[in-house]
Amino acid sequence: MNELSIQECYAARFSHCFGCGQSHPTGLHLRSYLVDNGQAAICHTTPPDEYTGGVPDNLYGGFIASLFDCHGTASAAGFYLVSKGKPLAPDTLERFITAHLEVDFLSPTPMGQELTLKATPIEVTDRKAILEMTLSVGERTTARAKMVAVKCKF
Ligand SMILES: CC(C)(COP(=O)(O)OP(=O)(O)OC[C@H]1O[C@@H](n2cnc3c(N)ncnc32)[C@H](O)[C@@H]1OP(=O)(O)O)[C@@H](O)C(=O)NCCC(=O)NCCSC(=O)Cc1ccccc1
Repeated sequence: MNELSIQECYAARFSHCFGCGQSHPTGLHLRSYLVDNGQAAICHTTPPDEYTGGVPDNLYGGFIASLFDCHGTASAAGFYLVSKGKPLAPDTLERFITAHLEVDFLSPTPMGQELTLKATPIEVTDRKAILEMTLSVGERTTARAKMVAVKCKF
C-alpha cells in the first residue's frame, strides 16, 4: 500500500472538498490509498454519530452516496495516474469530477463501526474513468456503486 493517500497528493486548490479535502476545516478528511499495484483503492472511515438516519442506529443513505462520491473521484485520479505509469506524489494528480453515480443499498449500514470503501477500475481513458465500488462492514457488503468520473478541464 502507498504511504501517501491520493487526497494528500491533490494540488492545494483541489483540497477544499467537505468529504476529502485535507484543507477543509470541519470536513471528513477521507483518505484513499492505492493497493494491489494500483488496481484497487481502499478507504477506511468511521462516520460521526450525527449522520444516522432512516433506520435508527444506521447510516444515512445520502451520506453513503457522499462517501462513494469522494472515494470514487480520488480513486479515479489514482487509477488515471497508474494508467500513465506514474508514481503517486504530491501535486502530480489530475482531478476527476463525478458525472454519474448510481448506488445500490443492499442492507442497512451500522453506526459506530469502521467502514471500508473499495474501488476498482472498469475503464480508464484520457477523458474519464468508470469505477465499481463497495462499502463493507467487516465481511458484509452493505452498498455498492458505479461511477463515471470525468477529468477536470479547469
Ligand atoms: C465535467 C462534466 C462532468 C462533463 O462535461 P464535459 O467536460 O463537457 O465532458 P463531456 O460531456 O465531453 O464527457 C466526457 C466523457 O464523459 C462521459 N459522460 C459525461 N457525463 C456523463 C454522465 N452523466 N454519465 C455517463 N457518462 C458521462 C461522456 O459520454 C464522455 O465520454 P467519452 O469520452 O465520449 O467516452 C460536466 O457535466 C459537469 O461539470 N457536471 C457537474 C459535475 C458535478 O458537479 N459533480 C458533483 C460534484 S463532484 C465533487 O464535489 C468533487 C469535486 C469537486 C471539485 C473538483 C473535482 C471534484
